[in-house]
Amino acid sequence: MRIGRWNGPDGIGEGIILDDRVIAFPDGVTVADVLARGLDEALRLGRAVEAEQGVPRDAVELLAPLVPASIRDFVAFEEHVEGISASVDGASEVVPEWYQLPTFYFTNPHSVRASGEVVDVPETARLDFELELAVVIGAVPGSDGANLDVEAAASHIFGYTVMNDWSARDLQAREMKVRLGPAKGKDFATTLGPWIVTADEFADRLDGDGFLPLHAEVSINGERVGEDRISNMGWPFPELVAYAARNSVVRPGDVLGSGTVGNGGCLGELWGRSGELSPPPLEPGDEVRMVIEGVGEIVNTVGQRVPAPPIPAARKRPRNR
Ligand SMILES: NC(=O)N[C@@H](O)C(=O)O
Repeated sequence: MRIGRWNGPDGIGEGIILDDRVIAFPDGVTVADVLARGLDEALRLGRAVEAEQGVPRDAVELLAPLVPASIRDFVAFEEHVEGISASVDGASEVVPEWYQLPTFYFTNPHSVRASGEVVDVPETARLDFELELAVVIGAVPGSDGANLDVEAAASHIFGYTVMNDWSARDLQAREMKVRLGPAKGKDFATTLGPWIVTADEFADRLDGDGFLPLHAEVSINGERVGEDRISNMGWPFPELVAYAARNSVVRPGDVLGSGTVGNGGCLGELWGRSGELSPPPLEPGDEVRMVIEGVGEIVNTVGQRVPAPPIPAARKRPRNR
């Protein structure tokens, strides 16, 4: 089932998205509500309305499918790390620590963009996209989402959505030299969409090790620049969720990105491999299109570079105690 949000003739609607129409959940129930009730209840509510007339698809504009509670973004594709480390850090290497556990950073749930939006960006000379598959966490009756084992973590996966982790590589490289982040190189925009496909739809697509062999591709202005299989991750999603919950908690509405796929899942990987800015960084007006098999397609146009108010450099201060 495809679950999402839209802006239509009656304002914002939240419910199920069929090929020809959208149908709101009953009684004003929202996507956040069904995430908080769990997958079984969401499917029950969706099936209860799916014969209704709803609103024609072409009469609505899809919004991002949820307002995330949080966004964790992993770095689970080894091939991506090989390329991007050269581009961001100057040396191509996969450090031994990458293999030990899946690593992530937190990005900004307030900067989520929908497919179809024009995405304004910071002042950057190295704008990039990152093609990812993300999972959305739903409630599981009897679970508080804390310190989950892998099996329990799997049951918290409500569904999947396509993610573009927009990245300003020059800003990112500067801040990571300070041994923190990424933050401002990333937190201006993350596209999620076009909807959430519920996890039951992928149960028979999992391979013997729990990976999803879905084809993923990205093109710029109609030209394909990258393609990979989601099953090339180092860890399947339930292990990412278990790591996120380790000595902590995952909650309904949390989004966990896979990390950028390999084989051209971002420009930075290609720049790192070739030592050249080819294909060139994204520019205003460029169209970025991402498709993940069985999940959907997101398309955005790069907007303007937005100047930000200046902040002075650190002042050298006496270390008075
Ligand atoms: N999430 C993710 O894969 N991104 C980083 O590796 C990166 O900034 O390239």
